[in-house]
Amino acid sequence: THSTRPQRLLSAVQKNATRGDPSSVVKAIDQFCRQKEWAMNVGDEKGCILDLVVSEVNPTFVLELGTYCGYSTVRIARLLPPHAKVITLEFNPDFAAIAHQVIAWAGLEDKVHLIVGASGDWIPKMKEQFGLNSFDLVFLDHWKDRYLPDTKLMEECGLLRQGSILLADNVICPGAPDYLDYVRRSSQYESQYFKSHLEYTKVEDGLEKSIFLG
Ligand SMILES: O=C(NCCNC(=O)c1cc(-c2ccc(F)cc2)cc(O)c1O)c1cc(O)ncn1
Ligand SMILES: [Mg+2]
Repeated sequence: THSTRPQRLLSAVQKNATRGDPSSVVKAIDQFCRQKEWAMNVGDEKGCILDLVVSEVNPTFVLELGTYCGYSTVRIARLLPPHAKVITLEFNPDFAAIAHQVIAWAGLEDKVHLIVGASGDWIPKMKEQFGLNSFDLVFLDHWKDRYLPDTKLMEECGLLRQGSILLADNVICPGAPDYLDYVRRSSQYESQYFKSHLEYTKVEDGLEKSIFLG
């Protein structure tokens, strides 16, 4: 009869946010994580940087790796133009079940396609499954040791086009050193670090934005 942290986060959304109002969902989660329990959402500080990048790219197709409770999914989808889509991949079915309900509470179901499965299995199937050529924006926020292999896999599957943007969370904490080294050294990427803090803390963390040059 013990609830999980994602379940308690969802309850806080249903209690404090207005159905169909994505910004109130974002606010309710940040309030819960600051006042009640820390959770590994990208958070409000790094979330503002994410908002800036999404608004600048104005993407038609977004891939999010690592949904967790759907906080960044809602942050991204609330900024998208009509007919634009976020495809979000979550390996953990319990996280996905909560995320589905958070996204529904925000009223963003039509803009979001939530898949439960492993990124390594699903990335090669993206084109045929969704009839798309490439992603305009990829938000990496899943297992940190999957950032590099999945980026290489996206390249191999032709899912990145000239100008596609990769935005990676947690490149300092917990850290993704091999990924960081790769995008910063590779002549195929133009990379930029946005210094910030680990969600809801004073610990350093940041986002790495990398433009695929093709
Ligand atoms: O944990 C799964 N995914 C989350 C990936 N994200 C993270 O691990 C993550 C962690 C942290 C973090 C930072 C400091 C600290 F002390 C503890 C955790 C912060 C973040 O912002 C993240 O994004 C997972 C489970 C599972 O069973 N299957 C598939 N995935
Ligand atoms: Mg993260």
